[in-house]
Amino acid sequence: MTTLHHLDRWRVEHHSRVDLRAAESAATDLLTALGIDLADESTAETPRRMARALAEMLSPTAFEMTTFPNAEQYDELVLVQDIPVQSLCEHHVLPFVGVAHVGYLPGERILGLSKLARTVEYHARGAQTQERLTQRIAEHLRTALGAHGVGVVIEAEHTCMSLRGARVPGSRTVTSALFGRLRDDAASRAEFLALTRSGR
Ligand SMILES: Nc1nc2c(ncn2[C@@H]2O[C@H](COP(=O)(O)OP(=O)(O)OP(=O)(O)O)[C@@H](O)[C@H]2O)c(=O)[nH]1
Ligand SMILES: [Zn+2]
Repeated sequence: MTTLHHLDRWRVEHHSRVDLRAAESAATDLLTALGIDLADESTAETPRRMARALAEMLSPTAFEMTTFPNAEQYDELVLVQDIPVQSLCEHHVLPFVGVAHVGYLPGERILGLSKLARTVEYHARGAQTQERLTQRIAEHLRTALGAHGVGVVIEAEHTCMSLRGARVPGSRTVTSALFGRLRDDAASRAEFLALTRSGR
């Protein structure tokens, strides 16, 4: 649980660093410097909206990691596919958007299914690399669950790469983080990765 608390503290500290007033003032400067006219009724409030919209995308929502006893000793893979992911890349602060496939091999306890999606959403709120996001989700589940294995695959399109720069719309970046038997046992690993292959 130490690591989980560490992650939660990191998020709380990060959130408390959001200064909306300073962000709005900086947004005014940035938009003006970029030549966007803030004088008319339609754009007068844009710096405030921009600051709040970005703050919203950087602010995670806390939740309970509800678990239940694994009474039937279910020992096969539990996997939720195609969980939507929306985050911001830390290099350009532009969105990357895609899906996560998150699974685990239960030990003593099973997790409320929605909590896999909530864990993804919780960590996606922030500016980061896709690699780190993938590892954070897996590490959070590993420490919270005591599972025999945890696996996370994320497939996402980075708008910094598709809408500008290299301009490669449709390209998908795939990252994975595996722990325990899903990493070390060849058959479990192969089953997990086969079930996370989107086929697109
Ligand atoms: N590894 C990794 N790189 C990322 C991620 N998101 C964005 N990047 C990359 O961060 C790099 C930043 O490179 P720079 O050369 O400093 O920035 P740039 O001049 O805007 O680069 P271009 O995007 O190639 O135009 C780019 O190659 C991005 O594609 C991510 O989640 N993981
Ligand atoms: Zn980027």
